[in-house]
Amino acid sequence: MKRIHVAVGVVLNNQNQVLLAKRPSHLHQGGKWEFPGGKVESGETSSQALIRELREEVNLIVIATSPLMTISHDYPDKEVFLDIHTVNGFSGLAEGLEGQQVLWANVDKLREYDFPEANTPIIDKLQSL
Ligand SMILES: Nc1nc2c([nH]c(=O)n2[C@H]2C[C@H](O)[C@@H](COP(=O)(O)OP(=O)(O)OP(=O)(O)O)O2)c(=O)[nH]1
Ligand SMILES: [Mg+2]
Repeated sequence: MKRIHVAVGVVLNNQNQVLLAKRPSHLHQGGKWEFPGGKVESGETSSQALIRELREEVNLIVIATSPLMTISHDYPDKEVFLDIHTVNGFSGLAEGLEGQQVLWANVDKLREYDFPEANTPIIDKLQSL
């Protein structure tokens, strides 16, 4: 199986909240909460992909990022490589431009949301910071 390279943004605001978006139910891992992001296209760096995806999906202009972690995860039907960056500078008001629900979740309440299995180490890390 070909591993899919995904740029993922952990967008943090100044109230220690992180931006979540609901994956449309028809997609892979649909109905779960995700950190916004998407596939890195050919000819694109992961940071270019992150900037593009956050603009397209949640209407945010990314200003400052720092690498958080990478995760390789094998779902039964898909293999992903998540390249995760913290976004600590952005402008705009988050909204779901693709009709998806978005919300700001308190970092210490993240266990209350249903995430794709690959995301568990991200939640662990955010709660240990
Ligand atoms: N964006 C995002 N994707 C995640 C997370 N966790 C996780 O396992 N994934 C997986 C689910 C998908 O298999 C893959 C993302 O691919 P995608 O199909 O949403 O990519 P995309 O936004 O470019 O969508 P598309 O228009 O190309 O279909 O990564 C996460 O927190 N955020
Ligand atoms: Mg996406």
